[in-house]
Amino acid sequence: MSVDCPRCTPPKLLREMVHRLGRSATLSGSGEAAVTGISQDSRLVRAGDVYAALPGRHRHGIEFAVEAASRGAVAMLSDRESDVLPTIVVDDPRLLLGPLAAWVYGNPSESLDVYGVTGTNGKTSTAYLLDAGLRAAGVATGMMTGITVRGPNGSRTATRTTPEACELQQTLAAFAEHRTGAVAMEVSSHGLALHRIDGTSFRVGVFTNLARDHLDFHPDMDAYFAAKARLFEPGHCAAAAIGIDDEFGRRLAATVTVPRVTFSSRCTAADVHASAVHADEGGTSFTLHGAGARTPVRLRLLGVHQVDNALAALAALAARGVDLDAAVAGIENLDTVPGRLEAVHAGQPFLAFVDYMHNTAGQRRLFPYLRSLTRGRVIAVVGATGERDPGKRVPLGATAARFADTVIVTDESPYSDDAHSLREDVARGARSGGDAEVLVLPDRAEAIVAAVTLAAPGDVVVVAGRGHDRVQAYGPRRRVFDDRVALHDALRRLVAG
Ligand SMILES: CC(=O)N[C@H]1[C@@H](OP(=O)(O)OP(=O)(O)OC[C@H]2O[C@@H](n3ccc(=O)[nH]c3=O)[C@H](O)[C@@H]2O)O[C@H](CO)[C@@H](O)[C@@H]1O[C@H](C)C(=O)N[C@@H](C)C(=O)N[C@H](CCC(=O)O)C(=O)O
Ligand SMILES: Nc1ncnc2c1ncn2[C@@H]1O[C@H](COP(=O)(O)OP(=O)(O)OP(=O)(O)O)[C@@H](O)[C@H]1O
Repeated sequence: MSVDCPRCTPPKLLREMVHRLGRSATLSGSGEAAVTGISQDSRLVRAGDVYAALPGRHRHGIEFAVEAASRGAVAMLSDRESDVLPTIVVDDPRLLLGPLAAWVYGNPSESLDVYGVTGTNGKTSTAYLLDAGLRAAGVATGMMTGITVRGPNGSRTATRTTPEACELQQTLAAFAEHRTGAVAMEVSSHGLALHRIDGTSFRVGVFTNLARDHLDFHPDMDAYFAAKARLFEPGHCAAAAIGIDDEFGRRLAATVTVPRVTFSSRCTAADVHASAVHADEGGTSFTLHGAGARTPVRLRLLGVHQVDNALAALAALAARGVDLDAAVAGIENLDTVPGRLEAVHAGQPFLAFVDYMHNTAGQRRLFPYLRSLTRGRVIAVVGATGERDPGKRVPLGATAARFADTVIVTDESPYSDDAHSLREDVARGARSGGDAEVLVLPDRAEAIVAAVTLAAPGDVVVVAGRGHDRVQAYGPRRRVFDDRVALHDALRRLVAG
């Protein structure tokens, strides 16, 4: 089922759109076209759409004007003239697209409580926790994460962590049409830097944490932080829930001008904080302090880092005045975030997990927890994904080797990068990082089999880096590969003998 089905009814006239854009816009051709939608991908254009032909890193959308027209586009928005369709010409169409798409679809976020979660780690988990808390509080929810887009009228696999502006507004409009009360969504730094969320009103912006990542896209950490901080500008969100366990969160909390609630799993000065944190192989307990309450909480989610994410969700819900007692019950019942410390059982005499950790900040939070579960060894399958910040690779190997007894380096998704050099960078880090035994096995399935074969009763195995991802990408080639399935198969064969 599709979750994105709205059309703008009644249609808007193209000349109204031009008027809305003001003097910055000129129109070539008739302004009488009736507009019922807007899209920035010619392959997704539907009859009655305006096609936004945007300049890109690789191509210019104007190259696809004929295709857009063939699919029923009635006009274009671009920074270039065209005689294919009536065209609204503006200097920076990507900058204007978000608010324009919101207007086309009736500004849907204004009739929804949209919670936007940004940060380096924890966005997906916090979005799932927000959704669980809101549903338990009786709110009909929609959710947009890098895993799934789910609403009252269906769900689909996500193609982006944060959708592009037109798709985002279409989805929000579909949620609003189906009497959704609140939406929990991830807001990536790409989504902020590329203006995908412009035109969306967030009731609460949530900041989880910030550590080195995505420096393939942002020139440096300050630019990365500045992109994240955009979410908390008054024009984007009405309130903020900010984690203060790192310097960037503390800086943000000191500078935001919207009402804010701080949270921390370590600092009791935070508005919402935790004490008595205890993580074991069955779940995670803590005492919640905040909003005048001290509440014992027992998460089914594994790992102390999920206390941070639960606090993020609860601080955001407190900022919005949601019933925390009901929300806590919902958060306690959430048993899995796909690919995030998912335990895999096949009767083996040791613990085995799949996790999405893919930066050193995540490794430093998770490995100590994994170590706490065993008196035996920690065996980690690690790698590095291609077309990402090359500066991550060596540290990923070094940090894994600091905490694990055995590190098995293998392929994740190299994309257009050379798989051998990806592995060698990670292995070089692992060999320098500690006393760990280091193996290099290019084939991921073989690496997983090796990990479970090496494991002794009581050990811990973690297959890291890909989480929920079901597709492995080598250049243009794609193959289905789900770590959870591969790990279960390897365990089943091991147990069968
Ligand atoms: C860096 C980045 O995000 N780039 C995005 C950007 O690409 P671009 O500006 O270079 O566009 P382009 O590919 O040159 O195409 C130019 C224009 O032609 C259009 N086009 C293109 C082909 C066609 O057949 N028809 C058509 O209309 C495109 O929609 C685009 O508007 O606009 C494209 C169109 O929307 C996106 O597909 C593309 O995402 C790329 C593929 C991508 O990989 N993005 C990732 C990095 C991303 O966004 N990741 C974050 C999460 C990061 C994380 O947390 O890990 C996310 O929010 O998903
Ligand atoms: N609060 C946290 N602090 C540190 N690491 C975390 C935290 N939450 C999750 N992680 C680690 O980060 C990984 C990704 O978690 P999650 O998907 O919730 O975050 P995310 O911000 O959506 O990540 P991405 O943007 O890469 O999808 C987890 O598998 C775990 O290893």
